[in-house]
Amino acid sequence: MKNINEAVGYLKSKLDKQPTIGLILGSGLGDLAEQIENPVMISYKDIPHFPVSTVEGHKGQFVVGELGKNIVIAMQGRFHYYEGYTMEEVVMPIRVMKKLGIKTLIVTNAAGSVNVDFEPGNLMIIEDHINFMSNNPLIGPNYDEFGPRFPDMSSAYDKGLFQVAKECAKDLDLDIKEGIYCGLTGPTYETPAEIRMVRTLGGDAVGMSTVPEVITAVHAGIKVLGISCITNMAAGILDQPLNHDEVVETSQRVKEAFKNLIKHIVDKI
Ligand SMILES: O=P(O)(O)O[C@@H]1C[C@H](O)[C@@H](CO)O1
Ligand SMILES: Nc1nc2[nH]cnc2c(=O)[nH]1
Repeated sequence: MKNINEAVGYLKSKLDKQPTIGLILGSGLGDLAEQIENPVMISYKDIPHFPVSTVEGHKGQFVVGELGKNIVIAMQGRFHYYEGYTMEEVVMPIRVMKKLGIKTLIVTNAAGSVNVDFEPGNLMIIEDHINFMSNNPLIGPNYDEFGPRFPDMSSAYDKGLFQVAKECAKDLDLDIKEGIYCGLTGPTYETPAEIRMVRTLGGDAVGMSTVPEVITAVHAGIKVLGISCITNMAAGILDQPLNHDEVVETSQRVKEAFKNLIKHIVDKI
């Protein structure tokens, strides 16, 4: 907790406004922060005890400012378990943002589609997730100040926010999808056999993030909305290899629509 408090103290010394909404921007989605007005940028490397982003498509800074009538704190770059960080390090930003005052967290990510009715460029509102990471950020001593030892996860993705996202997508004439996000550790993309397994388990999309952050946010009583950018068909669906360049390129292609959707959603929160 000492590290979290020192990081929070540093950030509070740099901020003159309290954010109420957190925004995690996934691979290639960092530009969604461009629409934040009067932004204050704080590089992760300047924050005591904070990890740094090491993945292409992840800038590595907080952007704090106005988005409509709300003060938001956006993560331009997140941390992934596959980078070699512990689960506690991966989710440190959630606990820091909680102590800065956020009540709502919008988590975005780039994901591969397991559902053959989806296609690259689709946005998917996350109904629920499957934690297939064989780990959990809450393992170890419980942080009682954040939440209970055994948190309820029966509505991890807030139903009200889910509806707001659906309505905003409709208003924007966006063909948005809904589905189950299955989080795996990565950094490998899946084998075709693993994708058939995920489909059998009921997953619609696969990713390498989001699950640890959402578990930690739910534990801390933060309302969560998750939106995936479907950047590719998962392994074995198309007869072609997968690569990160395609992921970032697809995210970039849909960023304007995604930015517009996020702005509309934030205006309604
Ligand atoms: O940070 P996200 O989950 O958006 O990024 C996904 C998962 C991997 O980091 C990367 C693989 O291309 O995209
Ligand atoms: N695990 C996983 N994460 C992704 N992120 C973007 N595409 C993919 C994918 O196909 N699999």
